[in-house]
Amino acid sequence: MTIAKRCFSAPGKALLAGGYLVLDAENSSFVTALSARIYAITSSQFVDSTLPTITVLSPQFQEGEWSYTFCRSPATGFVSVPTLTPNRRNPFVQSAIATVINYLSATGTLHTAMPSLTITILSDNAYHSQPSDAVPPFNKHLLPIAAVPKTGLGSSAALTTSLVAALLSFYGSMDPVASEYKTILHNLAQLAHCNAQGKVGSGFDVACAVFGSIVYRRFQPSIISSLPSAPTSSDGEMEASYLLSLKNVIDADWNVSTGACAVPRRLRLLMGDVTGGSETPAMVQMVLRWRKDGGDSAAAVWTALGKANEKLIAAMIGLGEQAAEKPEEYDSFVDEILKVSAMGIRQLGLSNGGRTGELFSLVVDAIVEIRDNLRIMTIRSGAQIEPVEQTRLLDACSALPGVLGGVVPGAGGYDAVCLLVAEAAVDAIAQHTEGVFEKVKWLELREEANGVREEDVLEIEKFL
Ligand SMILES: Nc1ncnc2c1ncn2[C@@H]1O[C@H](COP(=O)(O)OP(=O)(O)OP(=O)(O)O)[C@@H](O)[C@H]1O
Ligand SMILES: C[C@@](O)(CCOP(=O)(O)O)CC(=O)O
Repeated sequence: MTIAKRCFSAPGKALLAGGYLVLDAENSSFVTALSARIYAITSSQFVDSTLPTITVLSPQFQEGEWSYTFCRSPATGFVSVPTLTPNRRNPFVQSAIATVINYLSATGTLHTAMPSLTITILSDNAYHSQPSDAVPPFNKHLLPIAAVPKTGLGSSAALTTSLVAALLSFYGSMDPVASEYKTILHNLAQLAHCNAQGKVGSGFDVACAVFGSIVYRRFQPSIISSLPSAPTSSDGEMEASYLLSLKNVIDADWNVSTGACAVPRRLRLLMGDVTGGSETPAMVQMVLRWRKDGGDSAAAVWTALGKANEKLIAAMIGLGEQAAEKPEEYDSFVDEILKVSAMGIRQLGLSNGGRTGELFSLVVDAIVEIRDNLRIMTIRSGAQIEPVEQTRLLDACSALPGVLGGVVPGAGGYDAVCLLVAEAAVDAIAQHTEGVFEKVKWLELREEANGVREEDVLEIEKFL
């Protein structure tokens, strides 16, 4: 019997506000989902086998094939997932499979007769550096995935989320993208992603892959660190206790905030690749050390940055409401900002009166305050969050008509810049290619607020 193919996809991310602060559960961050997605397509023939296999194919990369089998303990239900391709490692794939299958076993929803499954992964070109602008969709690389330079859009989070969704739908017979299952999907993907990375980050990338553009506040790290590691030798007591803890952790209330917050209509995110690259873990260590040792002055900067982040989030939510509730006032203000720079937009907003103008000037102010505090953190912590080259570029961008401002997203550094602009100003912005603009490449990417979703298989497979 052939089982119908299904396809699930999840988006990449840009953390516009909240880098570093989001590591504390009390701080809010603003993370936008991007049009770049990773797709997971399931296909299977039902063969009732005692040794089912899961094969994950990633045909865009050399050696992109990872196979696993299942060994299920009849006594405890614990499932180990030994690899059948021992010379290849993909910790995210292995962790997603082991986490989902054991959760389904722990909840009694894993069928005893498991069909083998093949999952094909496709990732949009924006996730990896491409040799030229003229590559076909889902371009193929001549190297293994780990050797292809990434662009920092959160490929591992989107991969893990789309895989977890595909596995839940196939082996758990649930609709993982239905709102009642999204929290389970989120918790499983966070756990699988953390285990594969070997650390507990804030999880904003996985939350965005699941829920889309959101105001995110994280879970307590102890939720994940309290779970014992999966047993590696067959010890019935440990297996049973692991499964019970796994079920309790996934079904618990993680208390994450994921309220929707998108870029309002007629505005756009413009992401610029600045071809550099930064070491996020090293920067996080430097910032946290400064925060810990820096006494009241570090605390004051931390608090001021938190307030500026909150201000941006509130103004973006307010603008979204204005765009829907006062469309005429909103549209005529957007027409005006096409002619002026960030500081001009601020002035216009203050003098023009009206709630829309006020909110636009708050957005400009908040971005300025976020950058001011990030630059102080850069100097005091030694971590190159907004290095001077990025300051020059962001200042030059903010002086162009139709630009509300720009930030270094996420951990910052030499990876990228992210501008908030009027949609109609994009072409004119891209005309600037000299001086500080020489190094920046504007990406074919935009915010798309959706998180994980099911796709039409035929629409995606036509590119294969
Ligand atoms: N298309 C894919 N096929 C198979 N594995 C993938 C794919 N995309 C990502 N991965 C897995 O994710 C790993 C990259 O994860 P990593 O956390 O280093 O990058 P990232 O999530 O893109 O980075 P960042 O957090 O900076 O945005 C790859 O080495 C591979 O294991
Ligand atoms: C520094 C940090 O707050 C954000 C890192 O973001 P990015 O990987 O640079 O997009 C770390 C985290 O939240 O896990």
